[in-house]
Order: sequence, then structure tokens, then C-alpha cells
Amino acid sequence: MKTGFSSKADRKLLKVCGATTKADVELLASSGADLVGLWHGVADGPSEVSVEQVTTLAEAARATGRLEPTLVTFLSDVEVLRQIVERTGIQWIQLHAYQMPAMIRALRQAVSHELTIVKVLHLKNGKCLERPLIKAYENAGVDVFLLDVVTADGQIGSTGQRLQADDVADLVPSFNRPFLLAGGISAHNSADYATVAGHPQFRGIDVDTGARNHFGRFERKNITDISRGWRTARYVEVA
Ligand SMILES: O=C(O)c1ccccc1N[C@@H]1O[C@H](COP(=O)(O)O)[C@@H](O)[C@H]1O
Repeated sequence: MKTGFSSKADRKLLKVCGATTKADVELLASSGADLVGLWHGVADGPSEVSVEQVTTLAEAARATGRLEPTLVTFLSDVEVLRQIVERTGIQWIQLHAYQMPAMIRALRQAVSHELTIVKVLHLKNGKCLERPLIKAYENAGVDVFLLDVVTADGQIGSTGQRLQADDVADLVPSFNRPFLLAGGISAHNSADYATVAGHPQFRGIDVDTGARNHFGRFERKNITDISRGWRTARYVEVA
């Protein structure tokens, strides 16, 4: 199993989602983020970028020496994803839709370089929709689970809505992989997740809404405050 950043597993990761420009990437790198999410194949996503842009932004992220690019996608066509991953050199992929275990197994087998596969587990009203599939996901090659909200009307991704810590604590014993926490993460709610953040499988946080200002743009102070509030890997740099 490859989880990336493995030599620093005790250091918690801060992933920020939805960069669309080099300026975004550089702002995230200098604000304490460890991973940057690049959306491709997210229907109607406001931060959707082309494969060419993923390539350029991934290079820009790596060039900072501090940011790992992550492809965030709803796509499930293995050959399409293989081509994107190999063309862009992406080493982290976040499957944020309802992709199935067989697809993940096929992706793992198709990609020739190291790839950390992050699979989202969606919680609706506190219950994980994919719970019956978790063991199959692990057997298929998922490296990291990402726990996020699905809203009452079915919205997934960038909901700004929070998970209950008790629901997370109930779900984590059902898998053996590390996990990232998402859903309405801000600088001010780390204390509500103290038990979650202290869990040995907790690997870090993933943020979209809380990283942005009222205009929908990344706000440096929000990101540095989140890094400090959650004590993520680079918080000392931005303190
Ligand atoms: O941010 C989005 O719009 C998005 C679209 C499609 C897939 C994933 C997306 N973002 C993910 O949403 C959560 C964070 O949401 P928030 O902080 O509650 O707004 C995180 O997992 C992002 O990767």
C-alpha cells in the first residue's frame, strides 16, 4: 500500500481543492497546504480545468517543492483516467463520485507509475452510503479514504456541511486505511474533532469552502488559520 508522504505519517496533511491558475497554486504553497486538488471530469464544477491545465498546474505545484497535485474527478473510465494520469504525471487521484471497487482495481493495474488512490466515502445523515463496499475497496487497492458529506438533496463535493464527530468515530473501525476528513472544515472547528484528529488512522483534512472568501477566491488568511488551527504539517512555517 502506498500512502505518499509515508516518511512523515505523523504529520497531518492539508489538502485544498479547486486551484485553476498558477497564482492559486503559488498562494496555496505559501499558505501551508500540502496537496492541491485539480478538478477534471467534475460535471458543471466551477473549478473544472482541462487536461492541458491539469498538466500545467501539476507541474507548477511540483515546482514549488511543497505541493503534491491531486486529480479530483467523478470520471470512472479507466482508460481515460490512465491516459490523464500518465500524461500529467499525477501521483494522487481522488475519486469523489460513486466509482466501484472493480474500477479501482482496474485503474491500479492500468497505471504504470506509483499512484495514491483516494476514495471518498459519502455520509448522508451520518450514515456511510458505501459501507457495504469498504472491504472490497480495500481489496481493490484504495490507499486512503476521504470522509465527506452528501447533502439531503444529493449534492457531493464542496457542500460546506460538516460531519458529526460521532458518525466519523463510528465509521473508522470499519476500515484499515488512513483517512482524510472533509466537509465544512474551518480554522475554528478542530476542537470539535479532537478525538477524530487523535485517531491513529487520521491523515489530515481536505477543504474547499473554508479556504475561500466571499468572492469564492482562495483567501490566504483562511488557509494559514486552518493550517494553524489543525496543526497540519507546515503550520509552523505559516505561524
Ligand atoms: O469542491 C468541489 O466543488 C468539489 C467538486 C467535486 C468534487 C469534489 C469537490 N470538493 C471536495 O469537497 C470537499 C470539501 O468540501 P467543503 O470544504 O465542505 O466545501 C473536499 O473533499 C473537496 O475535495
